[in-house]
Amino acid sequence: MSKLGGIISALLVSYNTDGSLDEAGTRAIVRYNIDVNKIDGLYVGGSTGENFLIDTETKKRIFEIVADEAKGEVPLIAQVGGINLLESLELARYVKELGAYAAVSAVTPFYYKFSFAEIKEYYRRIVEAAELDLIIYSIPLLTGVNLSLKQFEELFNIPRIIGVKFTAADFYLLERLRGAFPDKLIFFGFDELLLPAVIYKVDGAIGSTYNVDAPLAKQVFAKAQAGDLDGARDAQAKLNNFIDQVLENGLYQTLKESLRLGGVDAALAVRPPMSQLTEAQKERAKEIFASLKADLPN
Ligand SMILES: CC(=O)N[C@@H]([C@@H](O)[C@H](O)[C@H](O)CO)[C@@H](O)CC(=O)C(=O)O
Repeated sequence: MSKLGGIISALLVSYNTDGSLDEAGTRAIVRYNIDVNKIDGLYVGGSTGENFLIDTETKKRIFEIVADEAKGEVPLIAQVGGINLLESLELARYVKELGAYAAVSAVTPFYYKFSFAEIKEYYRRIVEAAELDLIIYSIPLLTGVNLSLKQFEELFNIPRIIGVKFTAADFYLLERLRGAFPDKLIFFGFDELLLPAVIYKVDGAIGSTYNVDAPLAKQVFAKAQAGDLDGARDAQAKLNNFIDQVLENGLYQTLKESLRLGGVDAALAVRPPMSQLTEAQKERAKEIFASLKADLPN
């Protein structure tokens, strides 16, 4: 299996309208990512999978069916973090047993204002349970947890913590991190800011829109790495035309509707309390997807 890097989809999950897991539909999303998007990997159990809205058994089942469907064709990362450390440990052990995941990841624990010592202990225990490499998931906008360079250093010193999914528009910190830790993996998490992150030599990017727009994102990545900045800017502008409209119409809902329009046969509902698209939003999704299709490379 190839090394972790490149454009990785934070996997969308198909739910039925009653909120239950649509297993066949989720498998279809995995296939679409591998066969159509030619994705470089899948990040399973992230925000995009609506992971913080589902129970432990459903999380396990998703890890299991994604592994079964991906058949080792692309590297998989399992996000096992949350605010219930005992659940995270159970999930970490489960993922290890599946034997199909290249690494685990864990969001910084949120809601309660945990001290840094508590956060560090949380990561130490998850790595110990997983017996796998771990990628920190830092998304301060949603968690309220801002890690400093010094704190990243302390976490990176824990054996088997190999990198970070860095979802912040803090390019100063990103530049400092890259320079200080050339051997750690840095995955960028804001799809609309991919180009500047590639310039700072991130190893890859993990995002929700890549389930649908990965071919364009791959262009941004490749062109920027090759020094073709005009080409990369052009591809990022096309990507952002899509992302802009998706954010306005409803992020995960519109991405799921785009998958349907792209041929994925699945229920593609979202979990409550998220609301489903209205008929008007579905119509709008058709226009959004049509404009993306016109921009996608052949
Ligand atoms: C909150 C959220 O969904 N953020 C996305 C981005 O890909 C984001 O949707 C995109 O940049 C549009 O703003 C990722 O960072 C999340 C992600 O990778 C995950 O599912 O864990």
